Amino acid sequence: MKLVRVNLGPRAYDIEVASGQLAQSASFFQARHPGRHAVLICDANVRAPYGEPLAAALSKNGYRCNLLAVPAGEATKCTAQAEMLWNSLLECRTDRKSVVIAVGGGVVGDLAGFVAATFGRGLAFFQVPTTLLAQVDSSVGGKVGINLPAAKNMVGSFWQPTGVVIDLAVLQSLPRREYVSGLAEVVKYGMILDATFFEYLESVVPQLLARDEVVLERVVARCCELKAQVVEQDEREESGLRAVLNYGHTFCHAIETVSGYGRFLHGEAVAIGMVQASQLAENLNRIEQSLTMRQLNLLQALELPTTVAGLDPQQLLAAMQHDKKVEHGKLRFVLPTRMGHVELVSGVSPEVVLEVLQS
Ligand SMILES: O=C(O)C(=O)C[C@@H](O)[C@H](O)[C@H](O)COP(=O)(O)O
Repeated sequence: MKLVRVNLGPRAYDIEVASGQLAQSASFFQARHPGRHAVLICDANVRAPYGEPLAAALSKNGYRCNLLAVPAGEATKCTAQAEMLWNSLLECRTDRKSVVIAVGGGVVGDLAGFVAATFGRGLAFFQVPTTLLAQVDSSVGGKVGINLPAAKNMVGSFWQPTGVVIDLAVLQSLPRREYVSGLAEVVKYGMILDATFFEYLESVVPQLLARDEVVLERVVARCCELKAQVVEQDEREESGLRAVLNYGHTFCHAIETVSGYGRFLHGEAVAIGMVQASQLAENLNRIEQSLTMRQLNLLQALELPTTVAGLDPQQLLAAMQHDKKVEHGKLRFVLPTRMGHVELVSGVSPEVVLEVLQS
């Protein structure tokens, strides 16, 4: 078991990384939040395997417990579902001592976290991420929100969880496509922050694809540590440091938006977005071709998609205008400089971006 602390003063919290502890996590919640009413929010896919057993365990531990399920998939991160959940919380007699527990992938974590952040002006919430992507990225750091049809994650808040329970055992039954998609965010951490970690990933590709739990514990805990270090220094993405976590996401969010939030899993779009971002850096003579190739080779070895066809480059460029890093109408990109290091770059001309989108 590994414990990662996110040191944010009064909003500090623990991330527990272990295997098989999900059903016993009532004590983790009890130790960190005094309330005895829990609202579990999950998606239809995890309701039976994880939502119901966890609700039963909480009830046994003296909680009044409600279980709410939303449809699976990115399209669920929308205003209609948020409104449905606000109304359900009201019907469940949720008060300010109640706690929301998000059980599921990034969609559920972002949506449930947003609902917790806004209902009654803010409820405590825990993250119980059940996908690799949510375990290494979206459950940590407090970015919660929903999409607008034309802009990903456009309505939201910074609302830190009270704790995060990561059960590695759940990864064994994750559909292969979903699991592999999470590996894109793992590669991201090596590219942006830790060259040694990237080398390690290159050396454990077969173990990663086989979901070896020893390797996964090290990988998931390292990603959480790296993210915690960034979030501790720039919780609300004010100094620009936190923007490094957005590597590949300007392209990624445009791809997800233009393709209607259904064709690609988030991690798949991240993989393609990172390839496009490093291509942009290469075209701007900021990095050697060998760095782009190294990233491409690892992503492909991990069976991730690295190209996209059938999306209009002009539409993608237009969608990028809604990126949250845009300042005074100008795009800003997180671009690699060397392995384990990236920079936030302004003043990239739309023509150069278009070249990458057309290639
Ligand atoms: O936590 C962050 O900060 C990130 O940027 C991590 C991203 O991987 C994540 O997808 C995030 O939600 C994107 O943030 P956004 O501000 O571009 O919507």
